[in-house]
Amino acid sequence: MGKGLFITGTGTDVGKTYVTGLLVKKLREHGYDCGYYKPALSGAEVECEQLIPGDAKHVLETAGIREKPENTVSYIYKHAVSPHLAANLEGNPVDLNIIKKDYQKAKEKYDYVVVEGSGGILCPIRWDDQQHILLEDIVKELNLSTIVIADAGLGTINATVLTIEYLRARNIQVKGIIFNRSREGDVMEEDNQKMVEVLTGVSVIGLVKENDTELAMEAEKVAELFA
Ligand SMILES: Nc1ncnc2c1ncn2[C@@H]1O[C@H](COP(=O)(O)OP(=O)(O)OP(=O)(O)O)[C@@H](O)[C@H]1O
Ligand SMILES: C[C@H](N)[C@H](N)CCCCCC(=O)O
Ligand SMILES: [Mg+2]
Repeated sequence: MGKGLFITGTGTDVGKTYVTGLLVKKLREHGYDCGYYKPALSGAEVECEQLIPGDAKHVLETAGIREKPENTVSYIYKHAVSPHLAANLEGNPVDLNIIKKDYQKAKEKYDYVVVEGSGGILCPIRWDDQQHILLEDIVKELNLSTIVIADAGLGTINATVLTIEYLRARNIQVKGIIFNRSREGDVMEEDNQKMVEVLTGVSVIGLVKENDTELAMEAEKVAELFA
């Protein structure tokens, strides 16, 4: 039975998918049987009238996993809005039992499964007259620890510390932070890392630069993050 790790971020477009692709690639290149799963994706691309989950396509291609992207995402929505609104606009609202079943299948298929969230940690997944589901409900239902993806630049102290405070308030474990779009030798970014670590007690375990194609972390250290 596989182990899981949840990838959240300080917001949408922060680089969760980009960094996830490098994480999965690193593990697979070092002999770890790692797969990918995303509970709910909004903003899917339309190709030949079919909804293609771009996040999954990117990770599977980056990591060299021969699997159909649509088979690694439980709910795929077209509108590039919060998943709860996309479901209200398009139908097919999230059922947590489906997500649990699909994640279980992924864990039976792979030894390690990286699970990517939607947006930042506070993301409505379903919000209608029947049910209210937030992304944190999925993280807890799947009993996952998290990694926080954050931009390395200006503004990240506030965004990262608040994200981690929110996760802690919900008893969700944070295993580490990865700074994305990092620039070597940048005095402010070095101070950002120090301030974030001092204010949260969580380590910045990796730095990803613009257009990096490899993750500068040891595969063993990445594998240890999974529970
Ligand atoms: N280090 C990087 N180098 C080059 N491009 C990057 C990097 N990080 C992110 N990008 C690009 O920035 C855009 C947003 O990144 P990404 O899709 O990974 O964000 P996300 O957090 O997964 O967003 P979402 O909330 O939609 O899932 C993408 O086009 C991605 O390829
Ligand atoms: C469409 C986007 N790329 C993501 N898939 C979903 C982002 C949800 C953001 C919710 C919010 O914080 O406003
Ligand atoms: Mg993404």
